[in-house]
Amino acid sequence: MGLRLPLRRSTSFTPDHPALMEVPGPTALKMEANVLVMGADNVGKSALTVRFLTRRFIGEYGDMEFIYSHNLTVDGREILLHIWDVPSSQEQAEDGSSEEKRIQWADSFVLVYSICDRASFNILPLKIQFIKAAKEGQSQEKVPIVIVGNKRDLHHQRVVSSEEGRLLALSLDCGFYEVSAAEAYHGALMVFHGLAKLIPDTKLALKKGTGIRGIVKTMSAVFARKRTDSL
Ligand SMILES: Nc1nc2c(ncn2[C@@H]2O[C@H](COP(=O)(O)OP(=O)(O)OP(=O)(O)O)[C@@H](O)[C@H]2O)c(=O)[nH]1
Repeated sequence: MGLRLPLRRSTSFTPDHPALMEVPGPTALKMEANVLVMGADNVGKSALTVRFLTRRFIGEYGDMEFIYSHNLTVDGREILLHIWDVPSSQEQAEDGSSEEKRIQWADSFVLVYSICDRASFNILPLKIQFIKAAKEGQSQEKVPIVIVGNKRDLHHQRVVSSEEGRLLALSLDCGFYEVSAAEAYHGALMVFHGLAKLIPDTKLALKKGTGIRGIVKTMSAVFARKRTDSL
C-alpha cells in the first residue's frame, strides 16, 4: 500500500526579523524540500508548526493532519517547504511501515521534545539513529535534522537542561533550539530557518518539480474547532 498523504495547505510568508531579511536577487533559485515534524505526544509539534506558519498560538490543535506548503527565503534561496505534522494519536494507530514511508518522503526533520517531559527527550536518540540509517545509507549525505526543546516558558517544570539538549544535538550532529511555541514566534522561525540552512542545494534541486500535488484545504477547521470549544 502506498503512503497516504494528508490534506495540503499553502501559506505565504515574509520574514520580518532583520537577520532574515535576505532579498533574493534576480538569479535566486526556486526549490522545494519536504520537512517531517516528529516527537512524542503533547510536546508541541503542532503548536510549533502553526506558530511558524501563522505566527499564532491557539492553545489546542486537535488531531488534524496536514502537509503545509510555505515559502521561505534563506541565503538567497527561495525554498518551498512542505511541512508534515503527524498527530501522535495517528502514529500510535499505525504500524511502523507508515513512519518509514514518511521518513522516505522527507528530506529534513524537526525532532521536538518538551523540556518538562524526560521521556519525550529520551526517545530522540533512537528516532534519530533510525532516520540516519534510513536516509544516510542511501545517499551518504548528512541528513538535515534539528532538535527542538519546546515549552521553555515552563521553566519551573523543567526536567531536561539546555546543556543536555545541546550535548545530544552535538553528539548526533544535529541543529539545536530551545523555544516556547506558546510565548513567541521568533523561536519557531529560527527552527525552520535553521533547518532550511542545513539542506544542501543538491537535495533541494533534486526535489524541484517532484512535490506532492494534493488537495488544498484551509486550516479553518483547526480554528473553527478552537472557536467551538471556547463557546
Ligand atoms: N506552556 C506551553 N504549552 C505549550 C507549548 N507548546 C504547546 N503547548 C501546549 O501543549 C499541548 C500539546 O500541544 P500540541 O501542539 O497539540 O502537541 P503535539 O506534539 O502536536 O501533540 P500530539 O497531537 O499529541 O502529537 C497543548 O495544550 C498546547 O497548548 C509551549 O511552548 N508552552
